[in-house]
Amino acid sequence: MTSEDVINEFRDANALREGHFVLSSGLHSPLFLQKNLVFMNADRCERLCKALAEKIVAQAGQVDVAISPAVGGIIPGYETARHLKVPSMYVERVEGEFKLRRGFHIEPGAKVVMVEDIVTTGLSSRECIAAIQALGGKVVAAACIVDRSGGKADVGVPLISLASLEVPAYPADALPPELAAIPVQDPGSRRLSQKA
Ligand SMILES: O=P(O)(O)OC[C@H]1O[C@H](OP(=O)(O)OP(=O)(O)O)[C@H](O)[C@@H]1O
Ligand SMILES: O=C(O)c1cc(=O)[nH]c(=O)[nH]1
Ligand SMILES: [Mg+2]
Repeated sequence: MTSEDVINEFRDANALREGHFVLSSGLHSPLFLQKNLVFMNADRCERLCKALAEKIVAQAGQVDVAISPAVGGIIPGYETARHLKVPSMYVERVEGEFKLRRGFHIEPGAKVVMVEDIVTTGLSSRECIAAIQALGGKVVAAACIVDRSGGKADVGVPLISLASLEVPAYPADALPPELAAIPVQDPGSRRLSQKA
């Protein structure tokens, strides 16, 4: 599956949103990939995650478990794990920090692939990987459906992306005037407790 095929899945799901968005990292962007509109369709989700699982096996070999950061990573993490034929778990934010809850347990030394939906700066991936490593998991690779950094994000382990593209993103104090003129939306979950 090419990057263009992946972006076409987002386009067909009406998930390529234009406007003014504040991202998880705090950067601002004129484009948001509303991945939930993609993953809500089981056939579309299966096509993408099956292809991602094949890429993971080809580049990182077999793993023991897939672990994702909530919320966005849960569905693609589960579906990718299904094709890898391994269990799927997720970490979730508790007062801002990723924690493994809900009875999930990492076997010491387990080979883990960290599965994200979207990578922009890699911050959430690094936070998720650090949480897994602190619990004794060996993160052999990270994987994502779309890498918006065009390969520039460094998550500290090899990053396997199904699609790579470069999307502009700006610090809050360096917005282009045409972006500053549009009301801002904050669609993610990182700052959720602070949102109305
Ligand atoms: O590479 P980064 O700069 O960290 O950005 C990507 C992250 O942003 C989104 O999560 P978000 O925190 O917005 O919440 P969500 O998972 O609930 O969508 C997305 O799911 C990734 O986890
Ligand atoms: O960086 C993000 O927070 C982000 C970007 C994007 O396009 N989609 C998304 O869900 N999160
Ligand atoms: Mg996320």
